[in-house]
Amino acid sequence: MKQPTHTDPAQPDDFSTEDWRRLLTHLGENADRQGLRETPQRVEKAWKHWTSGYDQDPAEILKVFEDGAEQYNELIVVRGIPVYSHCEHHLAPFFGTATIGYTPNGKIVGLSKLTRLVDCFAKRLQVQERLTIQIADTLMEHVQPLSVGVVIRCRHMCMESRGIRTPGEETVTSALLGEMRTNLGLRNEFLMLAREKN
Ligand SMILES: Nc1nc2c(ncn2[C@@H]2O[C@H](COP(=O)(O)OP(=O)(O)OP(=O)(O)O)[C@@H](O)[C@H]2O)c(=O)[nH]1
Ligand SMILES: [Zn+2]
Repeated sequence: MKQPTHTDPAQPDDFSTEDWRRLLTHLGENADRQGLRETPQRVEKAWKHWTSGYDQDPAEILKVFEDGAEQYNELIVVRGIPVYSHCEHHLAPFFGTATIGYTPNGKIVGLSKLTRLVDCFAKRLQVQERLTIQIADTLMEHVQPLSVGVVIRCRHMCMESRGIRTPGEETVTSALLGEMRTNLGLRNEFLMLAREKN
């Protein structure tokens, strides 16, 4: 199912590039100087990209294959998946990597779809905890594997460049579903593989 979007239909979106121009002026800049003249259009385009996940349907991304999965019920792990998101509190970037693992139950997904799934939820205004659980829940819902594990490690610019100012600090979140909750061996195998690379 498509996640709730950022647009409330009761309130038409009348935001325009003029509003980015006003922001530049508000920040004390001369919005007409050469270097800034095209900035409102650029920023508009950039934010469309950074929030493009609202228009993506995870169900469409997670096309499953039943061929090739019959014999395989071990862990499938993809590590080092890039995460580029923005925190919903400050609109500041947070970025890092994700590891996703699952044990199939007769269905597998194309490996690239795991990266697309991360991007679909990362390209929204987020908190890292929600991002982590959305990825795990969606994989569980659409692929119905025996277990799912997601570990995300990110640096948050709202903490590094302002506020508490803790450069290099890393936030780690995890979501473990299905057999990973009860099977200690499986959980440890996944967490060990997740630790090795990212
Ligand atoms: N749990 C969680 N918190 C986050 C995330 N990204 C940013 N934050 C935190 O969101 C909080 C917002 O706190 P507020 O007190 O409302 O805002 P603030 O005055 O700007 O807070 P400071 O960052 O402490 O200056 C801060 O503690 C941030 O560190 C995230 O992904 N998950
Ligand atoms: Zn923040």
